[in-house]
Amino acid sequence: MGYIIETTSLSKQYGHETVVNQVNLKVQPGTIYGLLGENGAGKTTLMKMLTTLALPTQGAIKLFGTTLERNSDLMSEVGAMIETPVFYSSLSAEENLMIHCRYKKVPLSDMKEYLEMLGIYKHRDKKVKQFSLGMKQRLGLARSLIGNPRLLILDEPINGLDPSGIKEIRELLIRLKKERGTTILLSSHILNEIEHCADTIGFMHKGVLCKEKGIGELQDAEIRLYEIKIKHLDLHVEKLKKVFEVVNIYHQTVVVSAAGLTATEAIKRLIENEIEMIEMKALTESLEDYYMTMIAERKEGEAI
Ligand SMILES: Nc1ncnc2c1ncn2[C@@H]1O[C@H](COP(=O)(O)OP(=O)(O)OP(=O)(O)O)[C@@H](O)[C@H]1O
Repeated sequence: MGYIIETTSLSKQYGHETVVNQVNLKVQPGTIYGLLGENGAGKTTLMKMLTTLALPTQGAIKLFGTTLERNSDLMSEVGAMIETPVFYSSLSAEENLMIHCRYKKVPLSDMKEYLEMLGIYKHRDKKVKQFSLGMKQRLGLARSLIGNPRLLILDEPINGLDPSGIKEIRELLIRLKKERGTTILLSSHILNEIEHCADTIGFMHKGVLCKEKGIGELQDAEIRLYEIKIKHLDLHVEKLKKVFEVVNIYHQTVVVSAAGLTATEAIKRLIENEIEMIEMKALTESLEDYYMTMIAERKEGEAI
């Protein structure tokens, strides 16, 4: 099957400012794609274009392999929560969802499942104006799930939730992907919020999708150095420098670059050179460091 979302050179300009710049986004079916970027990176604008809430200045969007046009029927297959969800505040949670069920042409009986799924069934009769930010966020998510959409587009879905709520929503998204095959595009400006559920992370900076990485690839890329404690280090310094890219030497320890070097290969080189090791540690760079470095390196933004 082709991509669920595919954009080609997608751009949006407000006045003279290009806030989404030549974005080529590709989201595979049944995956969770996390769009990560600082405030103002263009995430919301990109999502608005994907849900026909904003018109592109340039470029094309395909959803489920079909070109997206205004008033497209494709939107019936999409559930979305863009920016802070808005409700009729004098109506109850359930009444708000009823309106959405009618709009989506799905039976009212569907509401219960989603209110339960988001843990707010017991609050269904409460007026939305009495809801906390986190409860509104849950209600917004419940509304986006009505009609069991094939594609969910969620702008900062974790915003306003407490730590246990964050975990719960992450698990819910993973469950929707696994059990229903739902494809999910979500955004955040906090890496930690999405790295535990996304399969792919797209780094957005100043309107540009700078880099796209599979989560496995990011985790593999985490090991930067090996710290190896060596017996009689003084005797082996020259040899170590020949067989490794040595970054630092202190006490009994040598720090070597892990670029292109697996732990097995490092150990093999030590054995072949008769260098006795006491212990070896892989030093990692967190995804957060990776993200910050990437942003610093791409001040003006550069497309992938
Ligand atoms: N309707 C609009 N008119 C003019 N400028 C806009 C409009 N909407 C957004 N912008 C500008 O576009 C840029 C990108 O905004 P956007 O909301 O897409 O970013 P974001 O990545 O979602 O940020 P955040 O994490 O703060 O929500 C910002 O500079 C913003 O001021």
